[in-house]
Amino acid sequence: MSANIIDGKQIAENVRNNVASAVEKRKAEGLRVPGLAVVLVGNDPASEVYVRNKKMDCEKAGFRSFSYDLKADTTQEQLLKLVDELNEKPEVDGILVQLPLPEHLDANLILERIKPHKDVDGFHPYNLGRLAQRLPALRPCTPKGIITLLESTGEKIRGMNATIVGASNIVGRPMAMELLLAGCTVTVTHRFTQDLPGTLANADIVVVAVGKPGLVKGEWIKEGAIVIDVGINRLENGKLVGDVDYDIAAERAGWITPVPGGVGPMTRAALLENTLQAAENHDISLNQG
Ligand SMILES: Nc1nc(=O)c2c([nH]1)NC[C@@H]1CN(c3ccc(C(=O)N[C@@H](CCC(=O)O)C(=O)O)cc3)C=[N+]21
Repeated sequence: MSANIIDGKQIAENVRNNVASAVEKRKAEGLRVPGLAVVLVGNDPASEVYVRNKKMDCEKAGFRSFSYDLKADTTQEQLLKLVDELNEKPEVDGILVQLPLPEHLDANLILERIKPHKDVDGFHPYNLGRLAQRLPALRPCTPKGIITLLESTGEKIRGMNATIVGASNIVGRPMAMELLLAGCTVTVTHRFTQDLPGTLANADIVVVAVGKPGLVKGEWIKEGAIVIDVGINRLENGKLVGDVDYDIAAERAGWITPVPGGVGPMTRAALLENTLQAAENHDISLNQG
């Protein structure tokens, strides 16, 4: 068997087009265009590329984007003050503080300072708590995008066994809550898991988000499984690969995401969806005074 490829790039483009149409409709109705503020601290080259892409996505979707490029030695107080200002700015619907932050800054404290209704990353405890209670508000972008990718296969996700490899705050844990909400029987594995191959043998859906090339062997994938690879690793030869041994996994899986061109583009598209959603909710709260 040879897996069907889940074309994240194409699916993300469809999502972006839908968002762009919704923005056009807002304009026709005389409503504001959504605004996203992107805050970058320091000059990590990978972060600079991501942030540039996000701004480009915003412009293409018809959003306004506001960028704040701060020096690496920005203090906690200065960053918190900026977040407070952005929280109060009516033309800013979404606030994204690019991670990772320099080590002297406390990321949790800063993310919690963002007003939950502007938290388009979905990282605020309010938004994570809502997801845990099956009342999602703004949902973390990568897991949200992965649900869209799973739906695109046309497979019936409800009732499937899903195994998530990696228990991070930004992917693994919210992914578990999304898959539970979608009706899967969910297993989360991590560095202390004793029998990863044994767990994967039973997995109809595998989501891998660790950041180690070759961590998941192709032979461990159940025949016909849906394999979602969140890893993005640059090898010494410059090649970009995920966490899954792609070639062998693709012989066994029913569906698989490529790297690049899988989860990454969907994460960006989900950010646009969240910013539009924030703007729509923002209209309501502005009207209510
Ligand atoms: N506050 C915050 N929110 C984030 O969502 C966030 C963050 N910080 N920090 C960094 C990670 C990483 N991330 C990616 C998004 C898109 C691609 C992406 O589009 N990748 C392309 C190309 C990759 C490449 O060429 O480098 C692909 O996979 O096809 C990758 C990685 C968002 N992150």
